[in-house]
Amino acid sequence: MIEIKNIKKSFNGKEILKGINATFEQGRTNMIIGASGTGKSVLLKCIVGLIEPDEGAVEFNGRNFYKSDRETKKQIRREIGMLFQGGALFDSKTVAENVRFPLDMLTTMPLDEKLDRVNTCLKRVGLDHAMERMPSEISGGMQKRVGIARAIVMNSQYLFCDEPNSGLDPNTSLMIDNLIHEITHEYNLTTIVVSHDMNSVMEIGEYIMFMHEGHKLWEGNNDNILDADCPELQKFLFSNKLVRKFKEEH
Ligand SMILES: Nc1ncnc2c1ncn2[C@@H]1O[C@H](COP(=O)(O)OP(=O)(O)OP(=O)(O)O)[C@@H](O)[C@H]1O
Repeated sequence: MIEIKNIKKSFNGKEILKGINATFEQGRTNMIIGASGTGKSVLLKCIVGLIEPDEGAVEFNGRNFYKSDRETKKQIRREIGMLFQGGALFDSKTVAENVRFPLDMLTTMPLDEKLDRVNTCLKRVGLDHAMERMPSEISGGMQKRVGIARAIVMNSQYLFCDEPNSGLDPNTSLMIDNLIHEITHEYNLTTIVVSHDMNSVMEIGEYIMFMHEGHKLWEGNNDNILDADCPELQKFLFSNKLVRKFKEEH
C-alpha cells in the first residue's frame, strides 16, 4: 500500500500540486487521471522519488520515503518497478539484456539465477521467444511488454506506469492494460497507472483518482465514475465520444 499525505509542489513560484492525499491499495490497479498539465506526472515523480515534494509524505507500507535513511530509501527503490512512457529500452541491448539490466545494476545475483528470472518474466509477458531480438526489431506493443518484464524482474512490490498506452493501437492498448491488471493481481502489487485513456480507465480502474489543476477532485472506481457528482470530471469524461455514447445507452 502507498499512502500520500498532503503532497505540495511548486515550480518557480507556481503551485502545481496543492495538497494531495490518497491511498493506493495493494493488489489493485490504481489510476491517476486528469487533463493535460494538471500535475499527474509531477505527482507520480514525487511518489517514485524523482522529484522531492515541498511538503507532505509518501509512505510505502508505512515507510515514509523522504524521512527514511539512505539504506531504507535504497531498499524502497529496489521494490519499485517503473514502466516509462516510451518504453525506454536500450537500443543497443537485446530484449533479454534489457530485462536483465536492473539485476546487473542492483544485485549480486549469480548469472544463472539472473537468466532464470529474465526467462520467467519474459515468459510471463509472452516474449520468451524474442529474447535475442533487438528493440528495433519488435513492435511498440512488444516493447511495452519488455518494459513490463523489466519492471517486475526485481520482484517489485510497486509498479508505476506512465501512460502505458501512448502510441499503441486500441487492441494492443487493451492487451497491455490487461497484462498490467493481471500482473497486479497475480503478484499482489501496488500498481499506479497514469493515463488519459478512457478505455483503460473503464477497463482496469479499480481505484481512480481524478486530478484537476493540482487538486484531487474525485476518487472512485470504474463502476461509479460515470455517475460521479463532480462537474469537472463529467466535463473531462464526456469530452470523449465513446463515453458519451456508453452513458446514453446505459
Ligand atoms: N521540472 C519542472 N519544472 C517546471 N515546471 C514543471 C516541471 N515539471 C512539470 N512542470 C509543470 O507542471 C505542470 C504539470 O505538469 P505534468 O507533466 O505533471 O502534467 P500532466 O498532468 O502529467 O500532463 P500530461 O497529461 O500532458 O502529461 C505543467 O504546467 C508543467 O509545465
